[in-house]
Amino acid sequence: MNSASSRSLRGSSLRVGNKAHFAWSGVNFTLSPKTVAKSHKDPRVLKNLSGVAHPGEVIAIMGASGSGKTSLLNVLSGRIMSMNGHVVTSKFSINGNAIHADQLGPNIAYVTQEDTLCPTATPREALEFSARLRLPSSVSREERERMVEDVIQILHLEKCADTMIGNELIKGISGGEKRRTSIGVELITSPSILFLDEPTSGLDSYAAFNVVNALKDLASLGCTVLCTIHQPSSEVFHLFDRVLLLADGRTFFDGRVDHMAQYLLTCGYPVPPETNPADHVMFLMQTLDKQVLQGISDQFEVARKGFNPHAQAQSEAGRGGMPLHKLKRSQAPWTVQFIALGKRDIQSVLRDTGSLKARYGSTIMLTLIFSLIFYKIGDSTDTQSHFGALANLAISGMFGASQPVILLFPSERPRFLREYATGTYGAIPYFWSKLVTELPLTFSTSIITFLVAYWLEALKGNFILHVLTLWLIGMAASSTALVAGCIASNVQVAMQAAPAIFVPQILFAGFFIKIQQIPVWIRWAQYLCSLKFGINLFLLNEFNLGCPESSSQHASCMSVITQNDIKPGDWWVYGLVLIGIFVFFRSLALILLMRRAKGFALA
Ligand SMILES: Nc1ncnc2c1ncn2[C@@H]1O[C@H](COP(=O)(O)OP(=O)(O)OP(=O)(O)O)[C@@H](O)[C@H]1O
Repeated sequence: MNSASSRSLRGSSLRVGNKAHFAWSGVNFTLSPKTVAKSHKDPRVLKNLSGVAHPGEVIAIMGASGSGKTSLLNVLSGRIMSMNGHVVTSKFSINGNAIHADQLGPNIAYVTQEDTLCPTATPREALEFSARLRLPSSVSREERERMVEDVIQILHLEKCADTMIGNELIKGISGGEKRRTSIGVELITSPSILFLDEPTSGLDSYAAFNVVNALKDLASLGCTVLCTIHQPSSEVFHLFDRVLLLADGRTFFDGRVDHMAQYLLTCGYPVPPETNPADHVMFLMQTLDKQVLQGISDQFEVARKGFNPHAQAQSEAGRGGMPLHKLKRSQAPWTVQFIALGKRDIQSVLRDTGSLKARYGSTIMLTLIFSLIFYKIGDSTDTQSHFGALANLAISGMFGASQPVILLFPSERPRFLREYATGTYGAIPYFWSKLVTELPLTFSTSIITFLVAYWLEALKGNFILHVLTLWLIGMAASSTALVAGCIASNVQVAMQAAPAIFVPQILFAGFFIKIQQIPVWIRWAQYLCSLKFGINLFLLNEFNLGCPESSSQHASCMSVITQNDIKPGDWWVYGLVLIGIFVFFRSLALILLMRRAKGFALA
C-alpha cells in the first residue's frame, strides 16, 4: 500500500496463517450437453490447466471476457464441481498433500465479483461478524477489535465504517466502498490462501492501486493470493508478481510479470514503447485469430513439458510449508454462530424500517377492511358468512407470513452461499437464527390481526387460541414459501411460483368445495395444505368452544363443524399436522439449500 497515504499491513495486527503452496493439474471444466444445446457454445471452458501458487506471491489471472478466468477461480476454490451434467476434473495439493475439491472451500478465502454483504449492517459490523465467526477462539475480543480497526484503515473505510451498506432499496455506501468491505471481510480472517474475482472492478485507478497494494502486503506476510483482473493500469499491473494469461480456457502464458514482455517478443508480438503491457496483451488476446492464440498456447505447453506443479509445491513447502491439517481455518462453535446470526437477523428486521412498516401497515389496513366488511358477523345467524370471515383471516395470515419470505429469501441466498462456502457458519445455525427472528414477527402480526378483527367481527372463540392458530398457519406457510425460495433462481421466479403453491391451499380449505367432494386420488394433498388444518382449528374454537350447548345457535354451529368433516376430539391432530407441515418444509428447505451450496457457482 502506498506508504505515504495509508497504513501498511506489516505494522498492523493482521497475521497470516500457515503458509500454503497450492498446486493444481489436469483442471478441465466441461459444460453439460443441456447447457451447450441451449447456448451453442464450446463445451470445454477450461482445458487441462495446471499451475502452482506460492506464499508471498500475488498472481493476476488475465484474459479476454469469457476466457475462463472466473471458472478457473471457482474450480480452484471447489465452488464448481461435477454436477447437473457439468464435468470437472482436477487434482489439487497444498504443500504437496493431495486435497479433495470439497475440502478446498474452508481452506480458501474467496472474494466474489458480486458484493453479497448484509445490506442492513455497516462495514464495521460486517468485519466484526467475519472476525467473530472465522478467527480462532484464541484471538481475544480486544485483538479482534484491533484487527477490525486495522482493516478499516488499510482499506480506507473510515468515512463509511458506520454507515449501512445498503442495497437497491436502502440507501447505503458507494459501490467502491462495498467492494473494499467485501475484501476486508476476507482479509480479516488472516487467510493462508486468498482468491479474489475482479477485486478492482468499479474502483478508480487510485483505489484499485491501493487494493492491489494491500494484497501485496498481505502476500508479504505469507499469504498466497490469486485474483482475476480485467484491465489493470500499468502501475497496478507491475504490482503483481506473476501473471497467468488465459485464452479460450488454455494457458497462454504463466510466469513473472517482468518476463511477459520478453515472451511476447519471442511470439512475435513485442510490447510497443510507452505502452502498458497489460493493455497490449489484452488487446492481442481479443483481436488475434483463434488459431494464432491456440498456436501460442500449444507453444507454451510444449515449452513447459514435464512441469509438475505438485512436486514443485512439495519441494518449496519443505522449506517452510505446513502440513495440510494445520491450514484448516477455524469455525466458531454452533452457539456462537447462532448468536451472531440471530443478532444480525434481528438487526436487519429492525433497521429495515420500510419493510417493517409495510408488514404491520398492510396487516392493520387489510384486517381493518375485512373487519368492516364482516362487521359484527359473529352476532349474526349467518354461519356461512361467519365461516367466511375466519377463512379470510386465515388466508390473509397465510399470504402475510409467506410474502416477506418469498421476497427476501432469494435475494439473501447468494450471501448465505458465500458465507456457507467460506465456512463462516453451518446451515443449521443459519436456519435456527432465521426461525428465531421469524417466530416473534409472525406472532406479533397474528396478535395485531386479532386485536383489530376480534371485536369488530364479534368473534366468539378464545382470543389466545385464535392468535396461536394464526401463528401456526403463518409459520407453516412461511416454511412452504422458504422451499419455493430455495428452488427459485431469483425473486421474480419465486413470486411467479407462489400462486401455484398457495392457491390450491384455498381449494382444500373446505370453503369452495367440501373435502369429501374432492376426487379421492388428489384428496391426500390436503395434508400438505396448512390452511385447511388452520381453518379446522379456527372453526373448532369459534363454533365449538365459542358456541356452548346453552347457546340458541348451538345446532347451526355444530352443523358447520360436521359439514366440514371436523372432529372436535381431533383438535390436537390438526395442530400436529400444522406443526408437521412446518417441520417438513423447513427440513426440505434446509436439505435443498445444502445441496445447492455444494458446487454453488453452477447454481
Ligand atoms: N454454469 C455455466 N453455464 C453456462 N456457461 C458457463 C457456465 N460457467 C461458465 N460458462 C461459460 O464459460 C465461459 C467462461 O466463463 P467465465 O465466467 O469463466 O469467463 P471470464 O473469463 O471470467 O469472463 P468475464 O471476464 O467476462 O467475467 C463463458 O463463455 C461462460 O458463458
